[in-house]
Amino acid sequence: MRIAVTGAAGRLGRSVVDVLRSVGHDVRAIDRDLSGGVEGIVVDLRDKAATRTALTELRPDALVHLAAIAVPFSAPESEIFTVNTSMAFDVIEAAVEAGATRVLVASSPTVLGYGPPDWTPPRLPLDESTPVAPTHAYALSKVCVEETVATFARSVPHARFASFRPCYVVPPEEWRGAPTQQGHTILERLSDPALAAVSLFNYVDARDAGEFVAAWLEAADVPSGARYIVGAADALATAPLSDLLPSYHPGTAGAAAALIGTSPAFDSSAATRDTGWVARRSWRTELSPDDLASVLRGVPREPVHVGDARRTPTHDLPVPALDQRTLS
Ligand SMILES: NC(=O)C1=CN([C@@H]2O[C@H](COP(=O)(O)OP(=O)(O)OC[C@H]3O[C@@H](n4cnc5c(N)ncnc54)[C@H](O)[C@@H]3O)[C@@H](O)[C@H]2O)C=CC1
Ligand SMILES: O=C(O)[C@H]1OC(=O)[C@H](O)[C@@H](O)[C@@H]1O
Repeated sequence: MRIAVTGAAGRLGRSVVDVLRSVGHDVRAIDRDLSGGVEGIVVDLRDKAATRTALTELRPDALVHLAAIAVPFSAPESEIFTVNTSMAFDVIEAAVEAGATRVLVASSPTVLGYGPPDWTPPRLPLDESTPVAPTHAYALSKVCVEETVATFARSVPHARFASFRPCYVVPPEEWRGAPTQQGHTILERLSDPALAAVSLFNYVDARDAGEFVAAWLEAADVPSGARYIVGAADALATAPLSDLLPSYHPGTAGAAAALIGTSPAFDSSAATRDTGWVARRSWRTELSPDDLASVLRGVPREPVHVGDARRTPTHDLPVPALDQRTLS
């Protein structure tokens, strides 16, 4: 299959490209910045004409659209909303016009609105039936992207469309100590629960997310227009979420009782049901033996209330200024 992957040079895109190429697909990487070494073509996808030209020339069988402003509050709210929504529409439209019959687009778990301190989920784990409730422009843009995908699914019945909500993406180098999207390391995220609490301790290895992409593209019969949560099979935490979550999100006190042992707050079973995919990697399998031992030896620090985290730094690195729920 000839597959156009946008955002191919990003922390998720690099693994998606690697996985798709490793199973024999003809992958055409697209990004506005390929200086990191990914082989592909440079296009600024905010430029509608350039986008159309590139996809017309590529004539892909499938599109995987990952390019976006990927971090909440990393640009002005109106810019995040406008760029993410219009870029998704234009890229999908151009790919369909160029002949693509499989289209998979990155959304985000943040559509579920777990930002504010009083957030109270209807139940845990969260799944695709949990109502969306965006609380900022990034999450709202992803709700619109999911609706855009569903609209194309209805209006282009000969093609298959889906959106997926990858949990906090961890590419291979971040298991070895490279800074994560928020600037701190995975070891810091594991040893200071306040850091991962803002995303309900969710995560997914980038290669596992890449394998979901491959599984969805190759699945013989998937429903069109669906949304999928794609997360690890456990939580990014050393203690059960039934104990941890209520300390940071008091509104979860009742629902979190269901999350015993290593259970994550996000249920990825719809992705498994429809594609056969399962997340194969965990922080327990990917950290080096020394790092794993140090995390498991560590005594978790005192919880810091999410709303206070920006004013009460709990580690020596710069506080992750873009971690949206510390700003809400
Ligand atoms: N990293 C995470 O934890 C999560 C990411 N996502 C979504 O997954 C997707 C990928 O995220 P990441 O790889 O983490 O982001 P990233 O920021 O590492 O990569 C995004 C890539 O898109 C490219 N890009 C951005 N604007 C572009 C434009 N106008 N034209 C062409 N290329 C452009 C960037 O150059 C970059 O290589 C995004 O849609 C993001 O919203 C969703 C949930 C979690
Ligand atoms: O909260 C989440 O699930 C994550 O979702 C995302 O889309 C963001 O890129 C990341 O900053 C969040 O941590």
